Amino acid sequence: AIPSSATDNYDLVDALESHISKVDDNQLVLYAQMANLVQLILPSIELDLKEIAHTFSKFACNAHTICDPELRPLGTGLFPAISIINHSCVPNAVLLFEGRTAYVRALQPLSSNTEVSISYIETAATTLKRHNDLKQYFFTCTCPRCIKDSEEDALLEGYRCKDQKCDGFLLPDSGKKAYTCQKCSISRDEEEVKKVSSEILLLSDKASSFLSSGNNSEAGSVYKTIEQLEQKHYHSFSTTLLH
Ligand SMILES: C[S@@+](CC[C@H](N)C(=O)[O-])C[C@H]1O[C@@H](n2cnc3c(N)ncnc32)[C@H](O)[C@@H]1O
Repeated sequence: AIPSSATDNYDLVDALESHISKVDDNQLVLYAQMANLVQLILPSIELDLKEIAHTFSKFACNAHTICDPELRPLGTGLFPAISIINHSCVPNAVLLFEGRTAYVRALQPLSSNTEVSISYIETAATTLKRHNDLKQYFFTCTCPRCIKDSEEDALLEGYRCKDQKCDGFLLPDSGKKAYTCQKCSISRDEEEVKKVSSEILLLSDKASSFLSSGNNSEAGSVYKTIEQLEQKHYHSFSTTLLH
């Protein structure tokens, strides 16, 4: 049912998943500090700090980014009735905003027994990147796009040929668990390609956290390492698009 009172909203938020047992220690410390801040702002009310920390954890996996009509982010909002909607990388609905009001709009005709899904993340990304972006929600997506073979990923990634002099790009060869150059037929092992991609993602996370904590020189040196890896790993067309 659509909530119509503050108590309805409270009950819905109370029932939301917090994933608190899976939250790492650094994040728990942050939630505890934020809960203390709430107590400092509201000294006259005796608050349950543990409950507030749980609420912040609920916020992380249930809130949505509020966007303007051009999809520029304006802020974050918790819409408990919308938080019941699960994610898919091939969603059948989208979340839209008009001012402070959120709308779920179907992308195709939906029958009454079809589960409504939206995407929590940017969908125009490879499976690896999408799974990395979904980490804060503590589940592994098994939507049709995530379980099918990686031809789309190869096109989105644009891996380069192992031979640095060849300007071919790689296509997945699922039979051989490899990627093969469409120009010279040299193959790269699938595992090795995925390992380098994961390493680049990890380094990108590291560089962003250096940047957000003001460590610009450390961030700069990590970005240099990323650039070198990307030049070896991706086709020049893709690296031009990445920067
Ligand atoms: C915004 S809530 C969605 C509603 C949630 N399923 C519930 O019952 O409260 C987000 C959480 O739902 C779960 N979830 C969302 N989409 C999922 C999916 N495609 N597969 C598995 N779990 C999913 C994850 O636990 C995620 O942290």
